[in-house]
Amino acid sequence: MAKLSVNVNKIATIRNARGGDVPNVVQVAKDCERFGAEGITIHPRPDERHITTKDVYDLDKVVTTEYNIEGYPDERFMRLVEETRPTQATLVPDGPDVLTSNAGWDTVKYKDMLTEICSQLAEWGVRSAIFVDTNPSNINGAKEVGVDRIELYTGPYADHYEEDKDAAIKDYISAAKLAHDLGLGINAGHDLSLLNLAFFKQSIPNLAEVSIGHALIADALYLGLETTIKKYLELLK
Ligand SMILES: CC(=O)[C@@H](O)[C@H](O)COP(=O)(O)O
Ligand SMILES: NCC(=O)COP(=O)(O)O
Repeated sequence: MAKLSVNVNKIATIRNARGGDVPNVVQVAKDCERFGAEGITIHPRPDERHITTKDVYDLDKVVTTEYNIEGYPDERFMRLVEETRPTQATLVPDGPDVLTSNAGWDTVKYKDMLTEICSQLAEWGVRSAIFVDTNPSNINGAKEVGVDRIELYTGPYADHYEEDKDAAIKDYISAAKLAHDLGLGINAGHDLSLLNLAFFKQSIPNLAEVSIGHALIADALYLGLETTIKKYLELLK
């Protein structure tokens, strides 16, 4: 069964709109776990537009499942990881100005940098993951840098799911097979939803974890957080 890690960025987005502490990100993360989430994901961006540095440390004190910190591995990010030692650090190639993550790493071009970062993470006892598209050269490159897992960038899958789900999943099936054959663990995320998750899960047999935020928090507005999490968990069985 693939684990569900709930990304709580959007909870912080709502909180920051008023500058106070409503909704409380720590409480929501604890409730996500109480409702069955098997991990909490955050992406502390440099501009702190949602998750702040303080949130990273506050969540570290309470998360009892898997704590996954995503981000571009600059000095700030690496300090956060060193000081909190999460279960997993997911390296994302986002520049500081992107609206949201919109591409995976070129693991060939950034081989030296990624190798150094992954070896540092291993030294700290933090599982490493890198965000990649389905291009086989990036999957092979991921193996070369010594990372533990890939996180498949599922934005393109989600974008094309409704028009032709078999075409949308095709490259993910081959990328996941290649990654599995290379001994890499397989995570996935970005724009996964109640609509497209079941087919993704059924098509990718070795899926270890999905991290889901945007759609899940939007669904919770209508269904409530507990019912929403249970629905996502059901699709991952
Ligand atoms: C790495 C990734 O896939 C992202 O989905 C990310 O964590 C979302 O970031 P935002 O919440 O800032 O859009
Ligand atoms: N790694 C993907 C993630 O954490 C959540 O992405 P999204 O569901 O907010 O698109």
